[in-house]
Amino acid sequence: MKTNLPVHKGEELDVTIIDLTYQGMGVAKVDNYPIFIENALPEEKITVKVTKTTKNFAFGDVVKINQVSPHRVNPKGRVYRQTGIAPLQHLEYSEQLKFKQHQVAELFAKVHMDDVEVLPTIGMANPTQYRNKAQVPVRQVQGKLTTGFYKKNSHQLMPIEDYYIQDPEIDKAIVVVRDILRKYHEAAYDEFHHSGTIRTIMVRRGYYSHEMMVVIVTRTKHLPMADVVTQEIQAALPEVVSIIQNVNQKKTNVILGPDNNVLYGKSTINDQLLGLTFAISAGSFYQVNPQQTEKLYQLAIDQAGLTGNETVVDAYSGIGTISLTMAQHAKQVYGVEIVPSAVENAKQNADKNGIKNAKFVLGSAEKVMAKWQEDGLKPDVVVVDPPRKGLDAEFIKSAGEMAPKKVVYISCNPSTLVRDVQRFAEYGYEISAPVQPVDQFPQTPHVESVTVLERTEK
Ligand SMILES: C[S@@+](CC[C@H](N)C(=O)[O-])C[C@H]1O[C@@H](n2cnc3c(N)ncnc32)[C@H](O)[C@@H]1O
Repeated sequence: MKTNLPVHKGEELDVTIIDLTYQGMGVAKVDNYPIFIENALPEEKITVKVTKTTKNFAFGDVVKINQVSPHRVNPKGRVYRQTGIAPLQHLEYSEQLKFKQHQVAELFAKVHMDDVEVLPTIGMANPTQYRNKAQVPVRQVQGKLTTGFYKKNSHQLMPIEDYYIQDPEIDKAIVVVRDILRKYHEAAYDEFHHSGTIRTIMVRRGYYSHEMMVVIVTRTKHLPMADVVTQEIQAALPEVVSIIQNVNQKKTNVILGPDNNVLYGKSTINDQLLGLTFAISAGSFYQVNPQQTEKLYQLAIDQAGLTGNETVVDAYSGIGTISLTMAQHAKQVYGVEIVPSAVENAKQNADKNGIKNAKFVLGSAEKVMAKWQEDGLKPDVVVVDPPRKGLDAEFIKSAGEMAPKKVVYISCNPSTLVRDVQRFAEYGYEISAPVQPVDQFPQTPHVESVTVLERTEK
């Protein structure tokens, strides 16, 4: 059945932007029908060209901004917005922080939880050059091995050397490695034909330690000239303590493959957080904004209200960062994590820091939690820090039935946070303090927050 839409593809019209989506796109409405427009900010009046229509919404491109938002800034320009490196860079930072606070509040309000208070987002003094990790695709562009970033919703590589939100030492390292790969005529990966060698360059740098890891992700097991490439990277980048070849032979968007081959130095780098030292391997998750992570973890520790007598479960524990910081204030901590190298790192990290009251288990949080419940484990506090998809319903069931006094929820996706808070309510848990967003990802629309739930029923 053909529906009569209020706008048509190719049409140009004048609209006012009334909102921003969670992806940072401007929203205009024509007869209540939304048009999503990149690079358009609330309160702006623009001429938009409709590029795509669907039954429920349309997309459009800005033709002309007729009235500019007072909050529009333009530090880096078009490429940065287009690539998705910094899609919010055209919005003044103080407004970005408000946008994130508003987004969390709005999601709670949508499910009639208007009484949930959301505090102003904790931001950064310098909201650029914060990322401690880069994963940069390598492709052939105009006959040359090139590093850069994909244009949003495409696999078109835009050459970039200054990534704006990454540690500048990492940006420099990527150019150095790129030039060495060019010098030895390494072949860039060709996605279309699934040919060539070098797929991605990943660099991690410890914020405090300045230890650097370079990971060269290859399609093939063989990396031609591996010896000289390694030697030249070592010579050019004195901070490098680890060079790894990661082999990913699959035709996939997943960046890392299963096999790591240490070409030089260690298989991990060290960094510090809240005074503890952590070993981090190539495949392990580690928060990308170390300055904000310390604030985030401190908040979680404070919210947990530990006195030294508690049993704590840290679910989705990664390399044990939260578990080990909490272990210093608790009787016993149990961590569960699904990535084997991360669990290995977590155990190493407990030893490294002389912490004896933290135990780490490899497995899925939902299965391990169910087993712990069956075994009669009774945590006082459960801390969760899941990926964007949030918590599995089975996990919430086990956690609810274990009846901890508190659940501290660190979330990187407010939509799944709201869903999970509603599920916890079925087990008698209510939000007991204002939700605190912490800006882990300035210049992007991603929202991180800490929420504490307390048990209200027996
Ligand atoms: C947002 S990270 C948090 C890691 C850690 N808490 C930190 O702050 O560094 C989420 C972690 O959950 C792990 N993970 C993903 N799915 C999981 C599952 N079903 N069970 C257990 N861990 C999982 C990921 O490997 C990752 O280490």
